[in-house]
Amino acid sequence: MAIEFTKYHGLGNDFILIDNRSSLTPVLTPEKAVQWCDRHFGIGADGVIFALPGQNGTDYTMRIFNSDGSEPEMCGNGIRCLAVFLTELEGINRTKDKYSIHTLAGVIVPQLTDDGQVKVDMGEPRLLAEEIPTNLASSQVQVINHPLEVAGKTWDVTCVSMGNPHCITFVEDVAAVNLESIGSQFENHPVFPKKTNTEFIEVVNRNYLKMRVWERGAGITLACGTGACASLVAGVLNDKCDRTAMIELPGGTLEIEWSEIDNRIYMTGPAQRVFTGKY
Ligand SMILES: N[C@@H](CCC[C@H](N)C(=O)O)C(=O)O
Repeated sequence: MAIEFTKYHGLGNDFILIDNRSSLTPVLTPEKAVQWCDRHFGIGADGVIFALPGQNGTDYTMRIFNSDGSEPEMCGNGIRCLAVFLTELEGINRTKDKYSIHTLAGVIVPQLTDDGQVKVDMGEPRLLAEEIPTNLASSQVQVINHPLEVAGKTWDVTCVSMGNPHCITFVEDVAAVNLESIGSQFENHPVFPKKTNTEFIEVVNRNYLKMRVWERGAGITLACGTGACASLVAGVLNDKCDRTAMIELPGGTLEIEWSEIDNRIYMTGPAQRVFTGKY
């Protein structure tokens, strides 16, 4: 049976969106999602996102499968794409739309802005080792600028959860990092029982960071929204940046704020429909 889909991207982090509002069970298995995401034998994407009915009083539920079929708790670029997708499905006033979306990382609230971007309340960052999770420190301790051996080298890492795990390293020159060879060694390091996303950050100034990312379950991508949020938090914890900064990724730039008022992270960026089809 052919299934309708819409392809979106957020700064080149691309997703296949499926209208799954009639059931809480995704219409694709993880194995099928792997095949759909294949860039040579399928549609091609970093993941598949399902728009499901709400739960516990929320408007909708988001589930996502990475391109390797694993299921992450959250996806920042993906939830902006989902917000625009829902607006198009429901046919309602773009700039007034504010959705509560149930995810495995908690309730996330995206809102479309007047200039066509999406601003997302990403919730509070989680910093304790047991919340990442990582066994780099004891469970109730934060992992900030902590040595980690990877590929024969010691890296000073900071760990932040945005619902999903992130391991952040500050470097002099982000372009010089050999992501292809070290990315998967960070992802699969035994100190991360649920694996990890890995971000390398170059500080241009206190309000501008450059980032490259290796994503758990997807490898190198052009952008990662949760990764940008986690990196801003790591920058503040290491006194390398202010609480609001632009984060430049290979696919474009996100604005990230860690509010002093409510301790929540706000991410603003674009989401772009590419094409629709049946597969
Ligand atoms: N690209 C996403 C993150 C997707 C999930 C990630 N690969 C994981 O397994 O945690 C984003 O924009 O946040």
